[in-house]
Amino acid sequence: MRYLTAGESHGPQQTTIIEGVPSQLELLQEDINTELKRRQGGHGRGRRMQIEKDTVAIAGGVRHGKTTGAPLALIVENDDFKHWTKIMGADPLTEEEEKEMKRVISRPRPGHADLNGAIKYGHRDMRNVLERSSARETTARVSAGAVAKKLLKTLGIEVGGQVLEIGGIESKDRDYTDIHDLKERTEASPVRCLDKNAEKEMMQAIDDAKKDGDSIGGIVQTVITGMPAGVGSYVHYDRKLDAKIAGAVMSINAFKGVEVGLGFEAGRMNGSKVHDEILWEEGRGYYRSRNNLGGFEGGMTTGMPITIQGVMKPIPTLYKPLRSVDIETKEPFEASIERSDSCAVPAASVVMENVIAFEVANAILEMFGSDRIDAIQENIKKHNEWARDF
Ligand SMILES: Cc1cc2nc3c(=O)[nH]c(=O)nc-3n(C[C@H](O)[C@H](O)[C@H](O)COP(=O)(O)O)c2cc1C
Ligand SMILES: C=C(O[C@@H]1CC(C(=O)O)=C[C@@H](OP(=O)(O)O)[C@H]1O)C(=O)O
Repeated sequence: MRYLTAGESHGPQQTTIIEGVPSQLELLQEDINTELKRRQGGHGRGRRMQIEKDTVAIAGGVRHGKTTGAPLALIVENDDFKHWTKIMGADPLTEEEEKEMKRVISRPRPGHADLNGAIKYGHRDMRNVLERSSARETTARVSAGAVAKKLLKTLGIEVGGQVLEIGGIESKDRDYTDIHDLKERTEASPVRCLDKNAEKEMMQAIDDAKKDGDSIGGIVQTVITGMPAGVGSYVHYDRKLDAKIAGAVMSINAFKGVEVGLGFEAGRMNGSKVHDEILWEEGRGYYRSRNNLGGFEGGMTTGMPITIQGVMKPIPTLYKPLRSVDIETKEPFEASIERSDSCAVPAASVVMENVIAFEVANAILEMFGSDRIDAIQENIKKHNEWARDF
């Protein structure tokens, strides 16, 4: 599977095209809408999220609730476009309109893509950069991820996640009995966190940052259960699944780091404390004594749960301005902004689940076939039976 996204933040719509989705997969608009709604939530979001009610229109590749094998076309309208039709329209402006409407952005925000994007593409109006570099695009990525999640679910593979840290406040309760328990409890939390005490403190920290005109970031975790062993490969660098996942996570707006399992902590520990012992049991097959390595050895899945952490920096658009330079006058300026999220860590945790789901689903299709969902189910079943007694 591969996918492309197109669309600007305040343009008419976000478009996703996914090629290579197997046929006969049951897929409803509701499956995608559930993920889109999750992505819009979380304490700390700005006023834009009150304008948008993200819902998908499936415009290709699905008939009567089942995929056909043709490319999927997924469209999410930007409701805010109605306020931006002239500024963001594709038609050229009349001279009159140009005078009235043209609000050129010449003041780059530190931490956003504005200045580098303007230099790269030669835009003196940085709206041409910010419109596409905006995390509004994660709507399209989550649409693709939702299809991947549905595919994985059909194969008995579940994806969930939690917020581990916001603004330096750590969740102390990271334990859950199974992934359904994790999902249920994080869905009920405004910051997608299991620790009720930390949840309160996180919300307070977000409110404090907002009051102060500032922003905060955090650390989120994605968990995937039900993976067969041996997905991915060790034979070539660009076939390692953990590397593909790391790339996908790093491509989310504002993500600055990614860890698999213990991650950076592993560099501070002895090997005997890090590596997970291999055990075998009749009926269960091979398993590990613990899961420090987050479900990966040699770029391939071990069959243990996949655990990935990602770190999101604080949102760059600040009410409290940082120093920057107007590219027209070269004068320093103090930014004034209309609106922004003060913290989007809970939303970003949903984005991370979805971009990882896509990479994992793709690796599954590479290994187990990609035409019909029932054939893939059968192949996985056979592989699991074979691997159990290998
Ligand atoms: C869900 C989500 C919401 C975001 N909301 C904002 C926002 O309201 N304002 C902002 O300046 N940046 C926001 N960002 C972050 C920027 O999009 C990001 O910092 C920017 O694209 C520059 O890319 P980089 O931080 O990866 O270098 C958001 C990111 C995510 C994942
Ligand atoms: C629109 C979304 O996020 C946006 C991401 C974003 C940015 O600069 O990345 C800036 C803000 O947009 P605006 O300037 O229109 O308020 C966020 O609201 C979304 O998540 O759907």
